[in-house]
Amino acid sequence: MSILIEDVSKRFGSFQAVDSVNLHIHSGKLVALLGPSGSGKSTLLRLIAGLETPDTGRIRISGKDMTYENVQSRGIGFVFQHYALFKHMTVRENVAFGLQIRKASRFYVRERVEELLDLVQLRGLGDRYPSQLSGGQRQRVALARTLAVNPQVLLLDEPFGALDAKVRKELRASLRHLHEKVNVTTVFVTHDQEEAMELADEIAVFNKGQVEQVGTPEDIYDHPATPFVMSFFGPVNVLSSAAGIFDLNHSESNNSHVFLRPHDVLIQTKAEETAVPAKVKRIVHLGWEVVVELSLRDGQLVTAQLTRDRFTQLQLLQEQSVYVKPKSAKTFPVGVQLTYT
Ligand SMILES: Nc1ncnc2c1ncn2[C@@H]1O[C@H](COP(=O)(O)OP(=O)(O)OP(=O)(O)O)[C@@H](O)[C@H]1O
Repeated sequence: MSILIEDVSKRFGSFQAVDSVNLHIHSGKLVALLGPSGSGKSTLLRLIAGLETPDTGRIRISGKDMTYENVQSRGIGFVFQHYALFKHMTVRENVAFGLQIRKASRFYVRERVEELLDLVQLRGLGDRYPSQLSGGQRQRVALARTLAVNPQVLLLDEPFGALDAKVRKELRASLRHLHEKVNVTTVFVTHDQEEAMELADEIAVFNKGQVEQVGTPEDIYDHPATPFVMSFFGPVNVLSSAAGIFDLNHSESNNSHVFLRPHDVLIQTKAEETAVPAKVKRIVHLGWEVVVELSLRDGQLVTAQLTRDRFTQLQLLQEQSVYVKPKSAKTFPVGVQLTYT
C-alpha cells in the first residue's frame, strides 16, 4: 500500500511543525524519516496515522484520500518508543488481543499467534508476562501485536529509542528480516543516521519541518543535496575557502564552502602537483582507524581519517610537514545554512 503526502502542513500555535511536505512512500518499502529533534518527523507520522489533522494538503493511502478519515479506518499499525503492553496479560494474550476484538475464530487466533511469535523470534516465551521480558523482547511483542491484524501500513516512532546500543542493533536486524518476510509498507522515525542507513530502502531527511532530500542511503551519502544533509550524515570538514585545500589552479571559486569527509582527505609525505602542504597537529588512535588533525597553509584546520595500516605506512609524527589533497569534496555557495546544529 503506497502513501502519498501532498503538500502537507501542520502548525501548533505559531510553530510550523510540518511545512509543505511532499513525499511518496512506495508500496512494500521501508522508509525512514530522519532528522534532528523537533524537525517534524513524529508529527508527520501522526498525520499519516490520523492522530493529527493537517492544516493543508492531502494524505492518500493506496490512492484513497484519507486526510480526514479516522484512525480506525486507515488500517494502520503503530509502535511507539514506550509501547504499553497489557501488564496483566501474557505475551500470547497480548498478541491475540486485536484478533479477539475482531472476533477471529479461536483456531485462527491460536495459529496466528504462534506464527507471529515465530516471526519475532519469541517462540517459547508466550506464557510470560511483560514484566518477565527484557526491553528488546517487549518491543518484539509490541511488533507482533501490531502485525497480528495485518495492517496495511506499519508506523514506528523511535521503537528502539529506549534500548541500549547492543539491543538496538539486534532489533534493527530483526526488523529488516521481519520486513522482508511480511513486506508491509513501513515508515520509521529515527534521529539516528546509522539506524536509518542500515534499515531503510529510502530515507527522507527532515529539517525544520521540511524534507530536504529523499533517496536511498547510498544516494544521500554520496550525493547530499544540501550542507545540512551532508553534515547530518557523519563527520565533515567545513572549509571557508577552497584555496587552502585545492591547488591554486583549481576552478573552485572562493564564494563557496568546501565540505570534505575526513576519510576523503588523502595524506602523503611527498610533494605532488595537486596536493597542498599541511602540518600534522594532532594524532588520535581509535582502534582500527586513526584521526589526524592538520593545519593547512592558510591556517584552516582539517581532520583526516585513515586506516591504521595506512597510518603505519606513512609513519606520521606530530608537527611533521605533509601534503594533502581531497579525494572527493562538495562545494556549497556561501550563505546557505551550513550544519544542523
Ligand atoms: N500537540 C502539540 N502541541 C504543540 N506543539 C507540538 C505538538 N506536537 C508537536 N509539537 C511541536 O512540534 C515540533 C515538532 O515535533 P515532532 O515531535 O514532530 O518532532 P520530531 O522531529 O519527531 O522530534 P523528536 O525526535 O524530538 O520527537 C516540536 O517543536 C514540538 O514541540
